[in-house]
Amino acid sequence: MNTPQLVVHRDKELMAQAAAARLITKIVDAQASRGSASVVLTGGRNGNGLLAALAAAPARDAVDWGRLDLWWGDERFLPEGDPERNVTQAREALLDSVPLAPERVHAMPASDGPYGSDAEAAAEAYATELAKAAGPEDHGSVPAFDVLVLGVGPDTHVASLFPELPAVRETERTVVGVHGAPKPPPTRISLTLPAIRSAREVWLLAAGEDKAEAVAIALSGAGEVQAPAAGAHGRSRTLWLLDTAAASQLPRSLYPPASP
Ligand SMILES: O=C(O)[C@H](O)[C@@H](O)[C@H](O)[C@H](O)COP(=O)(O)O
Repeated sequence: MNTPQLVVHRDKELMAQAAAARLITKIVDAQASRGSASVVLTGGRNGNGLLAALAAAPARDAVDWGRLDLWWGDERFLPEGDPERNVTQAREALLDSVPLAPERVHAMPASDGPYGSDAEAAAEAYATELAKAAGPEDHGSVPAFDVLVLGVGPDTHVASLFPELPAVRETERTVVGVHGAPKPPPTRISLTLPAIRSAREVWLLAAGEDKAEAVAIALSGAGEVQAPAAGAHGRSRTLWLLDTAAASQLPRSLYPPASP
């Protein structure tokens, strides 16, 4: 398991802008070397902040949007078009303003879609879609995501994997239904830790004082069932993108040298 790398930025706006610049470069490099790129998005303020920064980035259209696959790490299990759905917010922040290939935008099913209110069936369908997209060289039954982006909750949850709930304990399936989530809405769909860990790079975004304790817990050796963010590692890189407020409770030994 690779050691998490930390980058701390002055504030959440700069963190989002720097993360957006970093993501553009990552996508451009992947497209230059493999002809396409694959990114997993997340919801929440920091996840959407990154997308908004991407939409406003001067180098935005260095990305060949038609050769980018977008997946989601989790979704609130609500009707299509519900303003609380992560994909709805992603469309508003970025997706509706760039020329993506519609068939390469892999939204998770809505609660009024083909699987109705059955979150487990919807999760299974998404797992099947991931498996179909996986190549022979990929790890298990999900494609080799170039970057999988996660926000971090104040309770250390990532995606919709909440401390001590069944989903964070899943070791076989790649996508599961989540019920009773402490962060509304209660019913969700989420990638599991094994699916998250199949990504080449996992980037965790955390900004604000309210994340400082979660960041310190997750980076100080806590177990992944008690602190799901602690189990979010990429195969070749695990990158924590923080602002100074979210890094404020880190032991100095963990604080990256380049930060103020
Ligand atoms: O559905 C969601 O809400 C997200 O996928 C969730 O995992 C989010 O990323 C974290 O809760 C952090 O959210 P904030 O960035 O808003 O603190």
